[in-house]
Amino acid sequence: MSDISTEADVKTLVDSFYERVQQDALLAPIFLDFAHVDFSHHLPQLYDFWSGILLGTNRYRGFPMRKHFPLPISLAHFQQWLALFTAAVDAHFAGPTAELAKQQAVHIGRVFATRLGLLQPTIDGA
Ligand code: HEM
Repeated sequence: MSDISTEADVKTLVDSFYERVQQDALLAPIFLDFAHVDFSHHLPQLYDFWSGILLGTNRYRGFPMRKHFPLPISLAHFQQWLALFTAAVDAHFAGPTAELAKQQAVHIGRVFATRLGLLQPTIDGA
């Protein structure tokens, strides 16, 4: 299995993750019934977001946290989000950048969950 190294790889990862999300009993209702996400708009945002983190590109211009404040989500949603993201990485890729993707998902998930008041802030941000 190869590592994540091209834009096509980032797209494979994001598409694979969202296929899982759309079939998930906990997460699908948030994306589909609550937020009515337009995937033709959302997926390119996510390609740019993860391409920035994993390939060092600089296209993403959003403020992702803002989109999450209104969502009716708990820690269980974050745990499931992370489980599906990790499964999507492991289904397709192995190597240092694949590991970075999983680490960053944990890190950003923790920051979002803390800002939503679902986790206690810690002094080292960990
Ligand atoms: C409980 C977990 C999560 C749920 C249910 C969730 C759900 C959503 C929803 C509904 C949107 C709005 C899409 C739209 O209306 O266009 C969104 C946007 C987004 N999410 Fe999440 N999310 C979660 C966690 C995360 C995490 C941990 C990350 C990053 C690692 C992330 C990254 C993003 C990004 C980059 C956007 C796009 C913001 C933009 O349009 O600029 N999300 N998410």
